[in-house]
Amino acid sequence: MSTFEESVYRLIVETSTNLPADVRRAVAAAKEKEDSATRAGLSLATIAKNIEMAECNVSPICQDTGMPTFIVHTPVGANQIVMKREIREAVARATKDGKLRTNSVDSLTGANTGDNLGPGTPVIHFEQWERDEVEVRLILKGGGCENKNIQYSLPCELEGLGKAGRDLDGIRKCILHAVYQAQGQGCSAGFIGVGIGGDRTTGYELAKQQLFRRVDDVNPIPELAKLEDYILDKANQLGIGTMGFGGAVTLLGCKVGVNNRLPASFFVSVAYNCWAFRRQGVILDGSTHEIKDWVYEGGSAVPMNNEPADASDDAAAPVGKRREVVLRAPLSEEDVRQLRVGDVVILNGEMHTGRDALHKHLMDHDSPVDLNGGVIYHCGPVMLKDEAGWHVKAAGPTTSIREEPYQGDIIRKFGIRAVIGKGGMGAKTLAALQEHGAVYLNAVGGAAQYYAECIQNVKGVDFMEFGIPEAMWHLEVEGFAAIVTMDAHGNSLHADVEQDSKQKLAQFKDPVFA
Ligand SMILES: O=C(O)C[C@H](O)C(=O)O
Ligand code: SF4
Repeated sequence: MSTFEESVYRLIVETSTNLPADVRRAVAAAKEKEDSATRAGLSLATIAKNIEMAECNVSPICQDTGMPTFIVHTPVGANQIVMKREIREAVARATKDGKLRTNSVDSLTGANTGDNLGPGTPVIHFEQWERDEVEVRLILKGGGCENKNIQYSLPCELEGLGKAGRDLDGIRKCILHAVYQAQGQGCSAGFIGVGIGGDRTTGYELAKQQLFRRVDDVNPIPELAKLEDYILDKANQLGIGTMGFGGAVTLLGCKVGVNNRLPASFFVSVAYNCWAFRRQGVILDGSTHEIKDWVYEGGSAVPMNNEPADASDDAAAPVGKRREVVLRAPLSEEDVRQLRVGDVVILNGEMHTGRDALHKHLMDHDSPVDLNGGVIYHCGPVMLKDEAGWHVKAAGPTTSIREEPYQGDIIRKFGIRAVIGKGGMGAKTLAALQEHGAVYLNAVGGAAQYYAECIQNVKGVDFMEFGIPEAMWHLEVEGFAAIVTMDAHGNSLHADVEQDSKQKLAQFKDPVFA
């Protein structure tokens, strides 16, 4: 293997497993701001613990290792064809080693290529510069937060905020709205990159470029520096909080860039990144391609100040504030009817993973295993196989709302009693929970190492033809903690937080940057 490929491989491993110092500081500061007894505080403690576990295990911080996107700067004359080939080889190797999830799926057939290589994946951009070194930057942005990106075309009318015109104040409204519409589904607290101007394509590119800025830098354009500070302050007054659980911290960073536009177009493009903000870069010697330096300060020197993140620990769960219920699957109707929004459930026993492909399949097929009283976990894990069998390398929840068209019917058809995921579900599922007697449990998004450790045994797998993330894994868990956010009595924390944050958003209707 060439030195270039080895250096890129090291970059991928570092990016996937060790959050850089600026991101860690932002998460640690958020944790300081939240009362550790609240749902948000508990989740931030879990996130902090997960960050340290990922570093220690040299395993993915989040199971969704995203769309690997490389930005490469080369001296004039460097052979970009060879570099591209070697980047692809490094990606395939990191996938084989369980540092990246198999994330490249044929859009028409659903087939997973198994090595993260395929048309359009990974994304590699080259740029020449008049320096001797090579710089390779990488961002691993997951699908859940990518789904919460949003592009506005000004002028427009925004829910809660009214008319947004073609000026700085209209831009201000779009950005606040972007944070509001993401709720907790992009694993808040998040970071946003904003692109003002350009066309539909370059607007998003500009937004993503902003994500490469350091969390603590200051925008060189004074109006934009003011806008960034304003957004950071006001977005944190929306009350969405970590994972959409409500709370004081919703946004950890806001970076805004501007490009020219066509007279007829005025786009504001927002790239939403989850707290698992994985980006790093290396500066390579121009001739040997050895790593000379890292672009972002490494995370290892920034401890995450962990107190116990275990929800079953009494110190983290003051008596009278939160009820904790230990349950063993399969669950009875009585088990789940006693649960209320806000309860912490510590689950033991068997659960089955299922996401998009499985839900679609189960609508008109039987299940290969008995799901009566069962627990479905919206999760696409990172798995590795050796002589002893399959091992879970990372296994946090995925965004549940994608299963909204199916979930209610599947609950009734198979007698499911608990659905675990993140970000919450809608009215159809809520009605099925009430009618059938089932609950929705919100796990902490991105906490892939934390949950992987709860998995004692991989009992089996079905539908491997769907690919590793979409297969139905049968897992034996012990001490799997999640919060009831939708109960069998018609209550939904997600609906409440959304309603409350919509009212708060309306406070920012009046012009600020007139
Ligand atoms: O694909 C996943 O595992 C998670 C995804 O990034 C999500 O946030 O829903
Ligand atoms: S699960 Fe959450 S933390 Fe992981 S990539 Fe998706 S949005 Fe990010």
